[in-house]
Amino acid sequence: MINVQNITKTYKGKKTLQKVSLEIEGIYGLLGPNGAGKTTLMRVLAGLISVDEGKIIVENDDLHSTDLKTIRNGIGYLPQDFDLYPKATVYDCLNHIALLKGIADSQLRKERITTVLEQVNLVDAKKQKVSKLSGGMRKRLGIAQVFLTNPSILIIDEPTSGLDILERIRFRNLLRELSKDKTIIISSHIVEDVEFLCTKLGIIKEGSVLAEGTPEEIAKSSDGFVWSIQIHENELSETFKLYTVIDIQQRGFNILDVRVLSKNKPSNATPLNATLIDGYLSIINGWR
Ligand SMILES: Nc1ncnc2c1ncn2[C@@H]1O[C@H](COP(=O)(O)OP(=O)(O)OP(=O)(O)O)[C@@H](O)[C@H]1O
Repeated sequence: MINVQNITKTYKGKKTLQKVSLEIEGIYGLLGPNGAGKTTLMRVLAGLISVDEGKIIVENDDLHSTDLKTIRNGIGYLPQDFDLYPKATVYDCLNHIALLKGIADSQLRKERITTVLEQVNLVDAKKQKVSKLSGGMRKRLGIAQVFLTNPSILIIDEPTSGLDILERIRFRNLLRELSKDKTIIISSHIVEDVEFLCTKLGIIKEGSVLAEGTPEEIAKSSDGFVWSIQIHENELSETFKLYTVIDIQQRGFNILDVRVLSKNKPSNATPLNATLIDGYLSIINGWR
């Protein structure tokens, strides 16, 4: 469990994080629109930037601390854009990073590299040049280098950005497998990713936490706000003005079924069951 208490961070007079408090456990997803403060919060959690106020208490099996330096050593952080050595092979790249991370003993280094290559399913690619890897393989190599020191907490910023659909699914499955004995924190604005992966979510907007709960609890935030309406396609732009449009399906010639969010029941609307994306948008709209 990572207990984040009243964290405030200011950049150039602007409060990027405002009294952020979270109880992080399991596979935790930070969800929020662009510029919400997700990356800043992850950098704070990884011990990379200082805060103006507040504290972080880490209570894991092998890490009990409020000291940022101790926390930093027990945490693996994978930023959204990370640079690896493009001309090196996968193995040499990991070997070099292991040295930088202080694994001086060559036998131990070899063992750790073999283990992490197996964990992320890159054994067959160990002789490939980093520059020749696909986006998904690069992400897996990113995780592998973080795992060299076997951290109990893993922080990954936008884990699936830039990946095609198959790579996204593969990478999500990998994270799920790896999460068995670790706390994993991911940030995303792709609701589908966190829905699949996360046991708990924090919704953040303009530096403030708007809600925290399981995906089911977040989905429930839109109970009573989700509707299906049938419209003529000429009415579409008006519908966009009146409601938050979630989905559009062609029903017949010129006729559309539209899934919308609205606090009040639109005329001739049928209520629908709430999903995570409905709940997320209701919270972002400030309705809950
Ligand atoms: N080093 C910095 N100096 C000044 N302002 C910063 C700095 N880092 C972040 N910010 C500002 O803080 C706000 C939050 O940025 P942050 O990158 O944390 O958001 P985010 O939720 O991760 O967004 P995205 O989803 O687009 O990556 C933005 O307005 C950004 O411009």
